[in-house]
Amino acid sequence: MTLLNETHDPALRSWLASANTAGGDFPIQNLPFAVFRRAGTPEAFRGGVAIGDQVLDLAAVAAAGVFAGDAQAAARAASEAKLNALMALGPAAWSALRLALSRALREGAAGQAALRPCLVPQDRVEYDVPARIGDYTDFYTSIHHATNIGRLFRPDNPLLPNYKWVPIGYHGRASSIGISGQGFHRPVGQTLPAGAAQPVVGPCQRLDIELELGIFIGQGNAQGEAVTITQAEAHVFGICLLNDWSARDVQAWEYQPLGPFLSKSFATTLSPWIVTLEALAPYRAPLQRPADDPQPLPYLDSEANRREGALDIQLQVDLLTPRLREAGGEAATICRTSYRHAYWTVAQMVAHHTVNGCNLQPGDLFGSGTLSGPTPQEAGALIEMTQGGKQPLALPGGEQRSFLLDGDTVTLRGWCEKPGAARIGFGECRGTVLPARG
Ligand SMILES: O=C(O)/C=C/C(=O)CC(=O)CC(=O)O
Ligand SMILES: [Ca+2]
Ligand SMILES: [Mg+2]
Repeated sequence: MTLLNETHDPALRSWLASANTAGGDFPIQNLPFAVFRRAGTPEAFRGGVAIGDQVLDLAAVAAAGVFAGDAQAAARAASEAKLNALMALGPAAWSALRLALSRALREGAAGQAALRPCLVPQDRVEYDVPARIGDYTDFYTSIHHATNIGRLFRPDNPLLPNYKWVPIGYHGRASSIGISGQGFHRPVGQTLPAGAAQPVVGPCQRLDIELELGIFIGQGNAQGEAVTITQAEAHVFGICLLNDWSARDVQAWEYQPLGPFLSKSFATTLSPWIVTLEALAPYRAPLQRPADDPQPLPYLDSEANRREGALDIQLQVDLLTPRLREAGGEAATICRTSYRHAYWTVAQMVAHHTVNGCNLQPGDLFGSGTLSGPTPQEAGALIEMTQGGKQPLALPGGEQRSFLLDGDTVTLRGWCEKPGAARIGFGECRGTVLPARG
């Protein structure tokens, strides 16, 4: 687990004024990574770090030779169009780069003259998926989501007996992962309409969101060698927001016995910024496992994981319908929750994924699973918020929604905030539903 160090000091301020704005996502204590280029240009994508309203171009920083040693090696690795090489370097190199950036961006730092020309305004850039994602695994770590959705799909047997023993997951689809701002076509699929004797094929009628976090793997492990829970977090590069768009009518028909297949493989949207575990260190929280639940098996248990394996990342989902957009653009907030309610932690996901000797690789992605919290206002999917579509959401202006309609835009947001620590923001993860292809 990461100890607090000088980079977390809430009193630190940057010479870049926009980084010191109260309530901003990207103060000097955050320093998340993305790949970017100036929008509308043929420039190569390269790694950058968010600071205030700017992106610090790491390829330019590396070329300028501002840093030395591990920090310079990390900046050079981050100059590529994907961050896999940086991810593969491991925590000592990530940490060296973070410390060098923190020192060079501070008020009064000598590095100011060299770094200023490496800044690009965020409102003039476009982002790409930050890694070559070899494999994407979607977990199911919210017991509240598992219980709520289980009740809808399996009324007699909502929470299956393995849930409290196994961090359940399935292998997702990497090729259709896109970056915030994307539009995607409503999927077509096979469904069994209520009361029908035979399935039909057509546009999905129950298109949903899933509020998730994306966890990027840094250093991999050799095939055959399990990662212990104690080592697990050294293999994690950082965390972003993830929307696992889901076709519920397709899912209900196809998912037994092998799990979701085409109902979730058509599009998955990520936020561009990856917040490092080191930046999140002030927001660790105790794992909340009810005292009468079974204790995890030893490979999924450690004292540190129980004490501070959870993360208090606050999450929000906003829905902008075409009608709200026309009326002036104010989106409706349809969910507020926190990642701290998850039943299984990041470390447990890594330990479980590798216990059989499965090798993780730099740039692999985990989805946390839908992060519903304990109350109805904390549900992370429309199917839960609307009781399977039976109780539509009432939106401003008298509009209603059970599932997504064409033209709807969904934005996920995440941030950490508390007295005595700097705010750490995740930016946003936005996607828009386009009509099914005719
Ligand atoms: O309980 C089920 O049968 C289905 C669950 C999901 O759709 C959730 C899934 O993709 C994993 C998650 O996001 O928690
Ligand atoms: Ca999911
Ligand atoms: Mg998906």
